[in-house]
Amino acid sequence: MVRAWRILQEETDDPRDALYSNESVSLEQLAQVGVEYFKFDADTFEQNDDYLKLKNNRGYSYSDTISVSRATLPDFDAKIKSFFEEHLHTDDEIRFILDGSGYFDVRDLDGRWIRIECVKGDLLVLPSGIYHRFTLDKKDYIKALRLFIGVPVWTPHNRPADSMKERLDYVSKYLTATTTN
Ligand SMILES: CSCCC(=O)C(=O)O
Ligand SMILES: [Fe+2]
Repeated sequence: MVRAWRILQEETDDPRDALYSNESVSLEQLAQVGVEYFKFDADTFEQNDDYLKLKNNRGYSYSDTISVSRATLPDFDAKIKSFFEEHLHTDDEIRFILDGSGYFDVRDLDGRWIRIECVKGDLLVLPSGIYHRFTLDKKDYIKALRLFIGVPVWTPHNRPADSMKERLDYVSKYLTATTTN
């Protein structure tokens, strides 16, 4: 089970601090902000029918791997800094963790941070338009498969990007969903 919690206090000098809180966040709460979570065996996923079905049904036609560590990622310091700047994308951000671990932080609909701890075997889908950021943890290493529909666009749009179409679409989709139930 993926672990997620609300960040109650952000004061820290090191983004890799866990910032644990006892306000845990469930998969249902993640779904309410449009974040999807799946689990697959990271050593056998390429032969896993459920994984292949997900990939085919969603048209995840592109994949590559990214290995985030000082030794393996060119321009490490700049990349780490930009991953941790709050931003959104015009497409879903889909990551399947092959090794290592790290934190994806997403803003909930009230603007509060939710921290999602990702470890080997976790597949996370962040919807287009959601404000988010990423940091390594103190193990300083994560390796992930990056999936994409079609030709990948990795461009981050740093906050504020409130008038972008994808942001407006995201807000209307998920705010409506929570206020009409
Ligand atoms: C776990 S993948 C590393 C981070 C990343 O690719 C991103 O934030 O776009
Ligand atoms: Fe991103």
